[in-house]
Amino acid sequence: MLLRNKVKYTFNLIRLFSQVNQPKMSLESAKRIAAERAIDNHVKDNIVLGIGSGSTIVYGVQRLAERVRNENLNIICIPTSFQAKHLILDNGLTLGELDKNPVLDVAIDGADECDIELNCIKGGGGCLLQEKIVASCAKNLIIVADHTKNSQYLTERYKKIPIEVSPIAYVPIKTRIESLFGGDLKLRMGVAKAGPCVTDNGNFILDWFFEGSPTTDFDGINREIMMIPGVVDTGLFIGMARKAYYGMADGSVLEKEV
Ligand SMILES: O=C[C@H](O)[C@H](O)[C@H](O)COP(=O)(O)O
Repeated sequence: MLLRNKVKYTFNLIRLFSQVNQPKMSLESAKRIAAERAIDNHVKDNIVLGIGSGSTIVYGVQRLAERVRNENLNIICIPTSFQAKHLILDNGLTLGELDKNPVLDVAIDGADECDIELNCIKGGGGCLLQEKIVASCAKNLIIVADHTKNSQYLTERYKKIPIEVSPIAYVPIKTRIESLFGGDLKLRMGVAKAGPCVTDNGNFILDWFFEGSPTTDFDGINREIMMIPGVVDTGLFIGMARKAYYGMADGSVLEKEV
């Protein structure tokens, strides 16, 4: 009996030790595996592909460039931002434009948060307008992200909604949204630049902060905000994404589909 207890104790110690020492994947690696899996699953020869913006898509573009070289694929890439355009060019990929390629087979993009129905908050990096236009032209929008973006509902973890606005209207829009829906809208300021952050489209970003969550009806609130003159677009991507790939801490990729 005593021996059996000793064996059990040693076994538990070994198990505990191996758990403690199990390598946890970094967030960067989690982004990489998600983006690579999406590129592997959705990129085929002769397609028009939307290239999203942010840090996660960088890994996807690297993987795409590798596949294009190795498999001699013909892929036309449509950018969603200045960043995406230069990612495409720097990786030797074919740059397309919506004027020539208004219908995309698929767009792959990151997200700041994604709920169980794959509604997303985007625009943390200020690129929401072109991202939404490109996504709306794609037959399929695929989200790539690390596991921290995988939420039950929007604003569960990401506590702001970016809104792109015409510069002349930012004060009336801020006042209007605060009085209609509450919360606090802050003009996003530039980093290493005096004054506000100016988007790729020459607009400003208002970041809408709130206590808890502003609504449970994000579709409805999105429609109402879009009706305010001067609002160019919001970071709410409702009913647009079909599939998400999340890089998990244990090195696996969680695939979610709606
Ligand atoms: O404005 C930025 C975009 O919406 C990005 O796709 C989003 O912020 C996610 O970026 P990341 O891949 O860096 O988390």
